[in-house]
Amino acid sequence: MINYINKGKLQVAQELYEFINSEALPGNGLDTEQFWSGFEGLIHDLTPLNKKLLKTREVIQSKLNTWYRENKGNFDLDTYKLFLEKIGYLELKVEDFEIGTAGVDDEITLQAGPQLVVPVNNARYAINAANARWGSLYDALYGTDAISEEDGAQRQGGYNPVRGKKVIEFARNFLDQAAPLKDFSHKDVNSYTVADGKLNVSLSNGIKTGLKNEAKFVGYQGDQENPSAILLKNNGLHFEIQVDRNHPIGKTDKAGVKDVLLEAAVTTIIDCEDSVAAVDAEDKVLVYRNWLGLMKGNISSTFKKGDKVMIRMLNPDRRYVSPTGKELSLKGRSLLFVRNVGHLMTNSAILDQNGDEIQEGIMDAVITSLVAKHTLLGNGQYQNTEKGSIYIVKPKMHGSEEVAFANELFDRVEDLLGLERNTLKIGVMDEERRTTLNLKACIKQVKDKVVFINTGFLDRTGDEIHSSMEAGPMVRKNDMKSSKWLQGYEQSNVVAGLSCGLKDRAQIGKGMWAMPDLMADMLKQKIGHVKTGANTAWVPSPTAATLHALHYHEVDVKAVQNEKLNQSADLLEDILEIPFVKNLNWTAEEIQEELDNNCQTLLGYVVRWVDQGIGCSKVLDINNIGLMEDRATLRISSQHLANWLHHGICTKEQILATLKRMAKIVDQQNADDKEYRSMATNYEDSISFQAACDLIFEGYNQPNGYTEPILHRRRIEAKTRFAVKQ
Ligand SMILES: CC(=O)SCCNC(=O)CCNC(=O)[C@H](O)C(C)(C)COP(=O)(O)OP(=O)(O)OC[C@H]1O[C@@H](n2cnc3c(N)ncnc32)[C@H](O)[C@@H]1OP(=O)(O)O
Ligand SMILES: O=CC(=O)O
Ligand SMILES: [Mg+2]
Repeated sequence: MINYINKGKLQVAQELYEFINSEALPGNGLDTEQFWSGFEGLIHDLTPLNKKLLKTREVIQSKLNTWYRENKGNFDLDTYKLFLEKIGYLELKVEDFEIGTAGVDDEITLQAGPQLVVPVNNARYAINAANARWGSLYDALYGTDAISEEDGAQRQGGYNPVRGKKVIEFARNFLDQAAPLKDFSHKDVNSYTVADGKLNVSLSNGIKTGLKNEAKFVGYQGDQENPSAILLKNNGLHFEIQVDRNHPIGKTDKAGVKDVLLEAAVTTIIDCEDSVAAVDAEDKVLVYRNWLGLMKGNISSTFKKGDKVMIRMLNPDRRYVSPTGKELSLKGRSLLFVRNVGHLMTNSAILDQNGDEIQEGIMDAVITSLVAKHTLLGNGQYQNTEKGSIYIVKPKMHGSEEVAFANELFDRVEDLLGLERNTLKIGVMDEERRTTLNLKACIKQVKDKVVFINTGFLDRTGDEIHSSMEAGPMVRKNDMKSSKWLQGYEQSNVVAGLSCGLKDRAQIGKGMWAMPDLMADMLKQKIGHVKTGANTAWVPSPTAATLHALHYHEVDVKAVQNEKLNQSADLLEDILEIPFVKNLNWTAEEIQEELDNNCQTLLGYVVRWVDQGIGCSKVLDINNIGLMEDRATLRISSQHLANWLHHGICTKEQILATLKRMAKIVDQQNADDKEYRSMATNYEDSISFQAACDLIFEGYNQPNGYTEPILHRRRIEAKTRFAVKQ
């Protein structure tokens, strides 16, 4: 039972009401009564339009379904385009324009680097993410498969000097690439010293040298004769050579180098959306409270690691002496964005004048901005922004009308909170087909607020399947990655971004590396993102951020963007190529393998979401590779299964049998988790197992193939049942 407080015509869940009144509002320069009445007005003015936009989604999907059914597998592109134009799916072309966003922090306009994403409701991880602005290269290399275990370089056990040697060699190669010495290698260095504002380097053979480009030396810590850190800068990113001859690693190194510290997660997205399970006021308050702690800088987390109790807090800034002897301070924390939820869901934390649940996207916009206002007022220990902006990522918007709605919502929030126009900045996720196809029109709607566009290819793949559900059976999940539409989508996003003037003003971002344990592969592949002209790309962990930073040292994104500035490309036809299979030739084994894989990852994710409220998990696939699973990857697997079922590639009985078999495997995989509730003991009684069935068997009818409605419903059911049982 939710205890509601009546506030004007609103009913507000007591815990949210108290959080806002006693934690979020004080110090914010707002009058409590005015805030609540303004919030009520905003809700009642904007909810009808929000609902109308959702209705439009339904109408469009239904028109698509009918058209594909009537033209099954057999239509030419021109006819298809005409149809899409007629139903408003393809919007009118917009004239060229440039965005006018102002007051944007350097991390977005000047620096190119990794973007970390983290679930907001996990304080331990969220603080870690904010601190991931700086990461140890030695740790990232030593602790992952980035360095192979061949030739005695195993990771297991205590410190392995063979592995350590490989790490040091890798790091020296990095130094030679990012800050080369005149004629020599960092491998030959005996000591680093500072004199006359320059970095002096003595080599083992007695020769003295310096940096090829002396301007790369930007600061140091410690004595000039015996610096403990040398600060260098390449392609806009900083890194430190850390020297300590008494350190266990430093004393084995002839130059005394103990580590190389990289500026890594330049920006971080604090996620209230797809990596989070937040279904009611209790959950939402945790979300907003952690965001408040990050904005005020006073968040902390106490946890046990092994036998040790650890307290984690936000890191301070890093201080250096510049080459000219002045004090130099660099931010110790990532620039934070907050990802709000999209336009779809409602939440029982607030009921409107009709007794209906509030649109959750409206609630997020108001409360996350209210909270972030503290950083603008300097109310906390640290300030997130030096330019007076609040950065909000808006996901899952379909077409320019929905982006215009977000713009209006943000304007209204600014007015409510007494913020100057365009204080709220928006990151637009390009992750629905209707947004991809009309991206320029979408950007135009937020042209004075936009600070990023990003290819969320996971949601985008889910939408590709759902929007063309009736067109035919989709290619296997792995083959999606090489399909034409996806290549066209990735390319056209960069082209649109550059043509709208995002260079030096906003981020053009690429999607998530969803294999957190495969760092060697990431090092090989993710440089591709940078080479396409993206000035940021998503990573799932601080370690991945540190390693992905290497790519921005290797490739100068600004130069790539300059090269591409005037390139135009008409990729519409590629994007419109639907990835369905006309000539079916899968063997029974291949079909079963696909079902196994999808069912296993789906169950592995859903069981933790529904039973434990964990919104992002590393889940083993059938090849035992740990994959980052969130709601977007769940949208893909559930829609893929629904699509194959719809087209008779498999039967309901076959999927059910597969789910049951996979549930046993997932149960075993979680055997060590004391909180875990088995699915296979009683399939009918397991809310999680039933949620998985719903996601597939009711998948055809889910709005745009989203998983939230079912997950929320089933999680609320589980919370109710387990609260009663405990
Ligand atoms: C399609 C989309 O929308 S993608 C965006 C949504 N996805 C995300 O936000 C991914 C975020 N990543 C995560 O949640 C996690 O990395 C997972 C769930 C994938 C894996 O988590 P785990 O299995 O716990 O990872 P693992 O055991 O390898 O590492 C845990 C350590 O790494 C840290 N860590 C892992 N991921 C993160 C992160 N995103 N931010 C900060 N720290 C992190 C943890 O703090 C922990 O360190 P600690 O013990 O010092 O606190
Ligand atoms: O939000 C990211 C995605 O890939 O979806
Ligand atoms: Mg997404």
